[in-house]
Amino acid sequence: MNARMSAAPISPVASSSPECSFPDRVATWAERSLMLEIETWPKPGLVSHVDTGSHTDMDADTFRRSAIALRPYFAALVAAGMRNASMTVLRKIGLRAERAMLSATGGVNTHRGAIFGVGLFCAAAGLREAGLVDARGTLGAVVRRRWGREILAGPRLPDSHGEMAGTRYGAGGARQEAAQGFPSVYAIGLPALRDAQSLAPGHDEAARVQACFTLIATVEDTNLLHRGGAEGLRFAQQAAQAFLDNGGVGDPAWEQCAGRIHQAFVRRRLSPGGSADLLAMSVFAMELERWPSDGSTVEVE
Ligand SMILES: CC(C)(COP(=O)(O)OP(=O)(O)OC[C@H]1O[C@@H](n2cnc3c(N)ncnc32)[C@H](O)[C@@H]1O)[C@@H](O)C(=O)NCCC(=O)NCCS
Ligand SMILES: Nc1ncnc2c1ncn2[C@@H]1O[C@H](COP(=O)(O)OP(=O)(O)OP(=O)(O)O)[C@@H](O)[C@H]1O
Repeated sequence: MNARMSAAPISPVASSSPECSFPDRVATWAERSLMLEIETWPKPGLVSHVDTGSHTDMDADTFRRSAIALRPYFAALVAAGMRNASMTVLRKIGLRAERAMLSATGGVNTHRGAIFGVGLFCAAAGLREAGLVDARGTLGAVVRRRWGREILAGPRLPDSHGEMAGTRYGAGGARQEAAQGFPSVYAIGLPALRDAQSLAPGHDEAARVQACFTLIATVEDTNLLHRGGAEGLRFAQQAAQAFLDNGGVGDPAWEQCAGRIHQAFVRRRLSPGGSADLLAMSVFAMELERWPSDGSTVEVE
């Protein structure tokens, strides 16, 4: 099936409507970033508008329902950021968002990692907009400076997949990524999205595929460790790197090549959910970093 033909329409961004509040505008973009992640194929082992990858309990519609249900919680996180809320407050909103996700999907975990990452970006956008504290720099830098310590010190879920991967393989997972200011977004995802404009001009879905493979090649994804162990992580990183070494989406046969790697992940039941979340966050940041409150240029570290 042709990936572009089957893509569902995405609601227009509200950023152009002046009557829309700042939290609503940011939350609209957060929802759209999650939609754009789903409307990206081929992503190795992951759910998209074309197929369900290595998953049997969810499809693109499950993700779309989840993204729609999350929008009010993203707006609440922006508003909390505008009040300079503590991590304890953000966490409560995040946990309510997780419950809304489970109710929208019939109990399936579609966006747990994305609620955490995109949610923290929403709070950072609010803090930066309000200008209450030192909120210069990228959204990632704002997260690191304002909430980094609280994220690392916060309560843990002893039986979560991430915690088990941490104990067994020493992986830092989503929490460490956040506490460091999301280096995978700023050093990997965003540059890949930008560089792909010259590899496949005007083809936004191809740019997201390129960013997805670039993230998989580098990120220590606890979802891959959980399902495939160290061997699964190594296989995924090497396969993604081989795609990039072959020219990535600049190669004329890139769709077939990416499709073959996708099938190889499915045969091994591998699913790089952390990279999918970081792709959605990179799409979100690419837009939001153009919205500095004082009209100045934001330095991307
Ligand atoms: C911190 C969370 C993500 C802990 O989850 P867990 O212990 O399972 O950690 P883990 O590292 O596996 O992350 C969970 C998800 O993050 C994604 N992920 C995996 N690896 C990575 C990585 N290297 N980098 C970023 N994201 C990753 C995956 O989608 C994964 O399913 C979280 O579920 C939690 O504590 N939620 C409470 C709500 C909250 O604090 N919200 C903050 C405000 S929004
Ligand atoms: N397009 C996507 N396809 C699959 N997973 C995704 C996608 N986008 C994000 N993810 C992330 O992957 C995670 C879901 O993966 P997975 O189903 O492996 O987790 P799990 O339910 O914790 O584990 P398992 O299914 O192995 O028991 C979610 O936290 C979600 O954030």
